[in-house]
Amino acid sequence: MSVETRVITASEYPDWLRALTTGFLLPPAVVSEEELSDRMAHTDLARVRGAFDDGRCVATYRSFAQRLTAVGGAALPSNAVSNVTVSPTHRRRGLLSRMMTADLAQAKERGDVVSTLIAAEYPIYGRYGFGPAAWITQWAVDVPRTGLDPRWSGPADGGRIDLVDTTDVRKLGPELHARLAAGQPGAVSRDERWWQLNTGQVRLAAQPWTEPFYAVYRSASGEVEGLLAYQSDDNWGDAKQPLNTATVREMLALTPAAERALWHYVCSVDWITTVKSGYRAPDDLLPLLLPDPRAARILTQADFLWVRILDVVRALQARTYATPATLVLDVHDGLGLAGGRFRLDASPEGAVCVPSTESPDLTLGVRELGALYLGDESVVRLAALGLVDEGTPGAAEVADAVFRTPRRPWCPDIF
Ligand SMILES: CC(=O)SCCNC(=O)CCNC(=O)[C@H](O)C(C)(C)COP(=O)(O)OP(=O)(O)OC[C@H]1O[C@@H](n2cnc3c(N)ncnc32)[C@H](O)[C@@H]1OP(=O)(O)O
Repeated sequence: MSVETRVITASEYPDWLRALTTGFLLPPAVVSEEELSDRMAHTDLARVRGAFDDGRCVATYRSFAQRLTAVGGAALPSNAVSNVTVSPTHRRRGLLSRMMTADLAQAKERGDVVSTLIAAEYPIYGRYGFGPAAWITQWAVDVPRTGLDPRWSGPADGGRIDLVDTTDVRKLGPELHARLAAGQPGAVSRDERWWQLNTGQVRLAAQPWTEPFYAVYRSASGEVEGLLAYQSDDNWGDAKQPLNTATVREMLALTPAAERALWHYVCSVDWITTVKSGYRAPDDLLPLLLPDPRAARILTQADFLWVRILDVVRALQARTYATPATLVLDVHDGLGLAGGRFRLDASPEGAVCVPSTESPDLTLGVRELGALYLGDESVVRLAALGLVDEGTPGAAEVADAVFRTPRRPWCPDIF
């Protein structure tokens, strides 16, 4: 019997969940009827796909509506892709390709400008036109080596740090995040459900909840400008000395002052000798705010948010650019969704992008355009790798001056 890929029905959702845990190598979770109906009520089942072999679900795929912050602050309609698995019994028969191409075609038809995902492994998604657009770094800070003043007892800028509880976080978190996302290229939207799941209000059988500590930074005028969530282990070593590690689960800082204060705070908690930063932008302030930046050792450095452009004109017109320039781009798209030749008149205020028949300054794949979109990747570097072709000598350098951003993009969320 042939394997069928399609949108699932409501009655297939429990079997789909079972296949999902199998694909992610998680033990099967016992999901109550109450949890099932709650999850279904918060899932757009029309965007949940599966593959079925003789009635059994053997592959999973889900997309959902999201907004991605572009350079300049525009919130782009994005098709976020998640929960991608193919059971080991059915791998490498093209099931992912079938689900992905159907979903991307639907996203294009719906009018989404981009599609986004966090890739489990680097080699999976480039073939579908996704490019690595925002990277992350995680540091482990050896607190006693930082050179920070161990007598620190709070920010010296008139601001203050307060511990708050989950109820406060549910109240202040959404607005704080929305303000951060509006100014952070690479950030993605969070809905109410995100806050319910990530503050323990709604708990899933497969994701045990541990309450973190929460601290906020208030500016001198009393406004909350930063939120930190961290947890600690309990490690006293053989010599009865505290050797605890604080792991940052979330840090949202609207201002550099808030960010500096919250890092300083978590590096000053008694008993904490190591701070794991969580996934930050590779140019986070953390290492350089320490008197000895080498106290922050890189634990993780990897691609994180992948972007697939679905509509070149709307994507390029949605962002701002560092300097005015005109570039003709010939974009190749193996899936036939977004390719074509376009003339981009870019400026710091925005851009006009129209189909063009002029000879191209740059020829590139839609995957490379995705990697360049948030300002992180270098056109010169991609040209050196043979991934971008320069029709006009020097066009790669011009494009870098236009597309790149002073600070690197960052996606605070895993989805
Ligand atoms: C956004 C997210 O959810 S990320 C999570 C992704 N899921 C996982 O990593 C869970 C474990 N892995 C899996 O479930 C599966 O291996 C998947 C989903 C990654 C791939 O599913 P498959 O159905 O085997 O992929 P499919 O057969 O459609 O492969 C298409 C092509 O991609 C290649 N490919 C697929 N997966 C990988 C991989 N992990 N690494 C390298 N190449 C891959 C295939 O070889 C094939 O190449 P070809 O066209 O040159 O022959």
